Amino acid sequence: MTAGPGPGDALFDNEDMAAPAPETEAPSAGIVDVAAVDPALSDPDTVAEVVAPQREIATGEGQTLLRTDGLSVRFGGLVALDDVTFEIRRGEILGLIGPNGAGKTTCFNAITGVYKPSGGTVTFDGKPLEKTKRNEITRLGIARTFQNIRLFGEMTALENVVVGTDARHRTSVPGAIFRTARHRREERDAVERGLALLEFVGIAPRAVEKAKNLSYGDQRRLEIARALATEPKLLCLDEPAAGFNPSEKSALMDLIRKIRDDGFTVLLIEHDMRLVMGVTDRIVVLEFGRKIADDLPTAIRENPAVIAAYLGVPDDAAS
Ligand SMILES: Nc1ncnc2c1ncn2[C@@H]1O[C@H](COP(=O)(O)OP(=O)(O)OP(=O)(O)O)[C@@H](O)[C@H]1O
Repeated sequence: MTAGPGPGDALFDNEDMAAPAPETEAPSAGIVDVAAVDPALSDPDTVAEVVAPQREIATGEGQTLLRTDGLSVRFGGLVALDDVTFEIRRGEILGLIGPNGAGKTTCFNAITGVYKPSGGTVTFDGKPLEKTKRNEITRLGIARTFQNIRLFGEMTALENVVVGTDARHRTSVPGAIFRTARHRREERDAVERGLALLEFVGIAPRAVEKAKNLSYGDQRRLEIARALATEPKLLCLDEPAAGFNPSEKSALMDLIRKIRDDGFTVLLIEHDMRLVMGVTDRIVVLEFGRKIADDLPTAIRENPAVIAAYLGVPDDAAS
């Protein structure tokens, strides 16, 4: 969706200012012909099914998936998140925006168990998350990517994704040591699913390349594939387009829509307003840790409080 012109357009027209990471030249490990490895993966519907076996969107689209109630996070005397209440509905792409330092990443971190809230609650899929550990939150169905790419550089793209599928494995430690039939089956399934995930995000031909040798854009896609490997109900993307050029951003928007259409719910932090306006169903705006707006993209771009929040910071920070 491309929203028409309106008040505040100039604010939302800037391209992301982050500089692209330098691409390293390294000898290629070779191109993988995915259709030859697994002919089923040449069919996009099969790929989509393998990637999202649970198809959440078909069951309960529009119902509340996650809700924060009065969520607050303090760092010493600084209130980074102040009494923030919002919900994420099944099957939507929710944008979380705000000027630098507004509390977006802190909100992500409080939801995903990295920070312990100093007040308020987070309820996910009907369960309170306050006492839930980070790995358990992943198992419950929340996955995320980070502002700074965090991949295992010496491992191949496929291995990075297969590691992500481990969150779902049921084999016991003795089972893994003695390589029981169940463990071998899980390994085979994980490799098949890993390849499907790489195909889904568009980098399957690079499956055997070390992550560190992938282009910056492919590394970002690999991060998304790895997050999807945990079979999340909610995928949280923290500035996935940072450093992208306009055509890469447009391709990323297509991928985010494809992820949602495949049954995942998406929470997106992004500075690039054209991307946010073009891909989200609803937007929550933070300023100085407080929620100042929660509305449809068309209403957000005309919201005086939002426009003022962005005018209150230098232009290059309000990209
Ligand atoms: N671990 C921390 N310790 C102390 N202060 C922190 C910590 N993390 C964040 N802050 C502070 O909390 C506030 C909110 O930061 P946060 O990173 O959540 O903002 P943001 O909206 O994600 O910003 P940006 O768009 O620049 O990434 C800022 O004032 C920041 O300096």
